[in-house]
Amino acid sequence: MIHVEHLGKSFHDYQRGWVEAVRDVSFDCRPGEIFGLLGPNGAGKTTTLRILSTVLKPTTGKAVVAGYDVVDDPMEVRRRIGFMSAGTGIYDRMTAWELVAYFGRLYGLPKDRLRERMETVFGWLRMDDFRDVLGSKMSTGMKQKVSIARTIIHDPPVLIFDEPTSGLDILVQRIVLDKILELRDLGKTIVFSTHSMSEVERLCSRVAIIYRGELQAQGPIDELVARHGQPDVEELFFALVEQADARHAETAREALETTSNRGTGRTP
Ligand SMILES: Nc1ncnc2c1ncn2[C@@H]1O[C@H](COP(=O)(O)OP(=O)(O)OP(=O)(O)O)[C@@H](O)[C@H]1O
Repeated sequence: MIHVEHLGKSFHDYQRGWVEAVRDVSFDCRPGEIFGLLGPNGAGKTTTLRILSTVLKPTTGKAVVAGYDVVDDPMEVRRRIGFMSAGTGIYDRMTAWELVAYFGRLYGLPKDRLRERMETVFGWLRMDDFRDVLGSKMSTGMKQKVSIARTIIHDPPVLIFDEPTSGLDILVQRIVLDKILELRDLGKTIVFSTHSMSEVERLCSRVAIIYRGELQAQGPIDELVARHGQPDVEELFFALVEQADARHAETAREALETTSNRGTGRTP
């Protein structure tokens, strides 16, 4: 349902020059599965998920979502996905009900179907008691539920969650994670990014550890931990980060040596 092949994305930044945010990333995610992208700040998670949701175009490689290529058929992809990120906006002057209905209409749901979906989604997320609360008056937890509601209102088969629990207290985190698990049980294809080891352990059947824009390892959690001889995901994560940093330092050292040898005319 999601197929990612050698995906790469570079940005030009005036301070840093070319930044390779994502390099040679490949993975698959099937219906009824939660695939986790685990990585620290700046690892390339958001960039990868933005490409899958057609917000960004890849520089190299390809991604196919729900049978459509993200570059060739972005509109078809958009119809079949729900994308939720930290920036998924709540409008101050709209009530919970108005905002979710607005997105339902944007997705082209006919009136009857929209009404039916609204009732289902509001009931499922237990949002009925704040249907009429304005965005400006909502708590963080209410806002997060509204964000989920607007992400799933059109009942898409593919869901992309970019750090959906960031900034939430543990009670709301638990509600969000439980709902994501229920969506998986409904057969949705779910890609999910996080910094949190416990979240991947709880949610994901397979995980990819991403760091410095590259997948350092991927597979079922138990298998990965065993393959790398580590006791748990946390230790595995630190070991992979350390190895990647060591490789990076070595490459930088070699590049420096080559440059200084060129300067002196010596061959390495
Ligand atoms: N529009 C942009 N222009 C320049 N550089 C960018 C842009 N977007 C992302 N980057 C850079 O790409 C790299 C990966 O960023 P990305 O946001 O994908 O990481 P992330 O894993 O989602 O991090 P976080 O957990 O902090 O959200 C970072 O070095 C970031 O500064």
